Order: sequence, then structure tokens, then C-alpha cells
Amino acid sequence: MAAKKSTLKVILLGDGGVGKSSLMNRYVTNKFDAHLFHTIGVEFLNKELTVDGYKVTLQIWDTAGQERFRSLRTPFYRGSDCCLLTFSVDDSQSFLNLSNWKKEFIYYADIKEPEKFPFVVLGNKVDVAERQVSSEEAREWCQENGDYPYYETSAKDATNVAVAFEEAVHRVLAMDDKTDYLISTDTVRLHRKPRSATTCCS
Ligand SMILES: Nc1nc2c(ncn2[C@@H]2O[C@H](COP(=O)(O)OP(=O)(O)OP(=O)(O)O)[C@@H](O)[C@H]2O)c(=O)[nH]1
Repeated sequence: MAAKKSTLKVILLGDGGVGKSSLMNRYVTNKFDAHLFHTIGVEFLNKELTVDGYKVTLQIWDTAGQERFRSLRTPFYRGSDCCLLTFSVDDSQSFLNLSNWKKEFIYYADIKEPEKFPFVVLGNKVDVAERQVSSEEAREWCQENGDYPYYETSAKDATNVAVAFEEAVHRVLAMDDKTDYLISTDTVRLHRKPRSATTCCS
């Protein structure tokens, strides 16, 4: 019997500065830092959640968007269950680059059936007044590329951040083969012992 898998790996990709680290930090720690340094290579954080009746440890991998760190990030693409393609709505170049990010991911993650792989697209920094990418343009791109879910997020004020990560989990769970490996909360029974008078031992 296959080992139970309760960890899902979700990877954030997109140009440097679009807000990948900020989105991860907002979701996991509910904090925002206006002066983050660029990521070098990759970093990850875990978050536990229950979606569709399944207990999941979401392992969120935040990658360095800057081109000079390409060779440091690509080895970590393999084994991803979902990819969050991220751009910033105030930076049209980051939107134009989504296709390159998708291609890079499919190649280095060695995805055999790209049309079946769950991508989710995030247009971040919607709190900023000067937009360069409209919601319509972004939705059109998502539709043409595989009907990907699209979320307009702000790591700064937390708009749509949790719902976007949860959608990533939904998308993975919707794939036939995944739920076999996850622990359904219906079948988990916690046998809690009565608390004893002595709570410490040396
Ligand atoms: N206004 C606004 N600023 C944001 C938002 N998200 C991130 N930022 C800011 O944008 C800058 C870059 O954010 P990061 O999270 O470091 O971006 P990144 O995509 O991880 O960048 P790399 O590590 O270089 O790939 C930081 O100054 C953040 O504070 C947002 O939703 N709104």
C-alpha cells in the first residue's frame, strides 16, 4: 500500500519584486514587511489546514524571481503539486513574463502532462492605485492558457491571500490520484488521555 501523503508542495513563481515572499508570509504568519530583501534561491514555510475534509500540510516554496538566481531555484521545482504563477498588477512586464515562468516550470519540474497540471494565477499588489494590467487582460490570459483560476491579491492588506492558497489545495485535491494519499478527517480519531495530576517528569 502506498504511504500516506499529507504534505502538498505548492511553489510560487514570478518576477523579482512581485510579492511572492510577502504573499507566503502574509498567509503563514499574517504579517507584512514593506522592506523585504530579495530571495536568494528558495525558502519554504509550512501551514496546516483542512480542506474538503482532508488534513493537509501545505509546504509553500518561495523562489527567487531575479534572473541571476535561476540556477539556484530550478532544482526545487520537481515534486510540486501546484504552481502559483504570480505577477504584479502595477508591472506589465511581470504579466508578460508569466508564459516564460510557466515554460520554465514545466521543463524543470519535468511535468509529463502540462495540460492537466494545476496552475493558479495571482495578480498581486491590487492595493496600488496605478495599475498596468487590467483584470480582463489577466482573466483572458488565464482562460487561453488552460482555464486557470485567477485571484487579485494584496499581501499588504491581505486581500484574497488565504482564498488563493486554499484554491491551490482544492485544485490538487480535485485531481483523481491525490486523495488516496491524504488523511481524511473522517477517519482520524484522536484518543485523548485524561489529564493526569502529574504533568511533568524528569
Ligand atoms: N503595495 C504592495 N506592496 C507589496 C505587496 N506585496 C509585496 N509588496 C512589496 O513589494 C516588494 C517586493 O516584495 P517581495 O515579497 O520581496 O517580492 P518577491 O516576489 O518575493 O521578490 P524576489 O524575492 O526578488 O523574487 C517589497 O517591498 C514588498 O513590501 C502588496 O500586495 N502591495
